[in-house]
Amino acid sequence: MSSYLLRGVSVLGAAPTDLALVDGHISGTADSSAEVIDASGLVALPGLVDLHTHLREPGREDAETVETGSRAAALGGYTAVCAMANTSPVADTAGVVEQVWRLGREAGMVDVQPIGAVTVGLAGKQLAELGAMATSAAHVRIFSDDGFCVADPRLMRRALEYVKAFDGIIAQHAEEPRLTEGAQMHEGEVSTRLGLTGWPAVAEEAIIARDVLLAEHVGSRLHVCHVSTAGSVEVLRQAKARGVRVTAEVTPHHLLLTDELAASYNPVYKVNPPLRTASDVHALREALVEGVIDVVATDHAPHAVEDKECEWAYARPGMVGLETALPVVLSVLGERWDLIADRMSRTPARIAGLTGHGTDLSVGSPANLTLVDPSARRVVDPAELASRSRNTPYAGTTLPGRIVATFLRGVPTVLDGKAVK
Ligand SMILES: NC(=O)N[C@@H](CC(=O)O)C(=O)O
Ligand SMILES: [Zn+2]
Ligand SMILES: [Zn+2]
Repeated sequence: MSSYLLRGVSVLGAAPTDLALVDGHISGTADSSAEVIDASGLVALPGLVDLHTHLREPGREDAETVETGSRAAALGGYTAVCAMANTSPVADTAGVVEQVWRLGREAGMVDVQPIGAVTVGLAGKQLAELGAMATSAAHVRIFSDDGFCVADPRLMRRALEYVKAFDGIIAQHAEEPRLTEGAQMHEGEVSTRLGLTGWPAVAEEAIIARDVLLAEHVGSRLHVCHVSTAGSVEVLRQAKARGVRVTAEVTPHHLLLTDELAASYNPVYKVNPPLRTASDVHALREALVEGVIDVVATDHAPHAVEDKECEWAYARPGMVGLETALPVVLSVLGERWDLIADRMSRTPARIAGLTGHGTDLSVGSPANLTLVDPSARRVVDPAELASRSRNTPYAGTTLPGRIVATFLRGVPTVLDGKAVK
């Protein structure tokens, strides 16, 4: 097995030290055959973990595959991603989640942990075979109908009850569908000005309020996907204060961008939930720092050109995010490395139960880590993305930080800023 010596690396911003990676683990000493990497000026973080990635395989391999999405993830500093179930066919059986899991292993660039659907075909009518997915080789622990809300409260209750037996989680896309019919963007001043149908904040907040009460009643675990409003933060704050077993994520784009961008009518800014107001952005940033929102998750949502480069009303919602997540978070939080490691690696790994990830970079730990050059600046060029899709809202934007190398169990997946395979 290959071994590496990272010379002069700063672990989470601490004084420079040497880090040896031997046989897939962090070691006290390097052997003489170790390949030496000059890591001076670079910061080591535990490999990032994404709780919310759309890899599009099976079904929309023109937009992304497990392989291209894995490469994008590694280039973004990730060592594990959770793959959402809204594929075609939907990941609602043991067969499909095992297929995705196997494709992830074959690609071998990040650990791909499949998420299973809550309901058959994401149709919201009957529970999918949650138990069979949990006991399959893919070992599913998180279930989500993401893309759609589990709107029926009885079904949501039964799903929470079902997964409680094996400490599973229901990850909810919180959107009351009756309040968002025909919605095109955030409901507010800008939507009124543009004459576009609005997606009101209360459509998200009402579902989160209902679901934290259901989770409390059942004593089960709820995770809230892509929280986007200040009101949602308040509901979560109160639920956590009462001890409800709820966790929540925010996307990089909801931490940075606002609904004013819709005025361009450029569908690259169309996303679900929609970009909100500057005061929502402010509340989300505070909640992330406080821990009311537990993690940053990308909601990497690649779309083919024909689904994105069209009229706003016809464009699919979603943005790619794996390759820009850390730079965006750095621009929002600054170089608060321990906080970043917590919100992007430790806590998401704990929520997903990925025991080999999100561990401290100490002797004996699995060598899952990424090296960042915080002094580098990068102008985002969609043509350079490893993702098969180009729908980034950051084209031409200068972002701080460059991911120089990523290691998965001691093996480099990225070196010199380039994918190894
Ligand atoms: N976020 C999005 O706008 N789109 C996601 C679905 C989702 O996360 O709800 C997608 O699958 O494209
Ligand atoms: Zn969603
Ligand atoms: Zn999603």
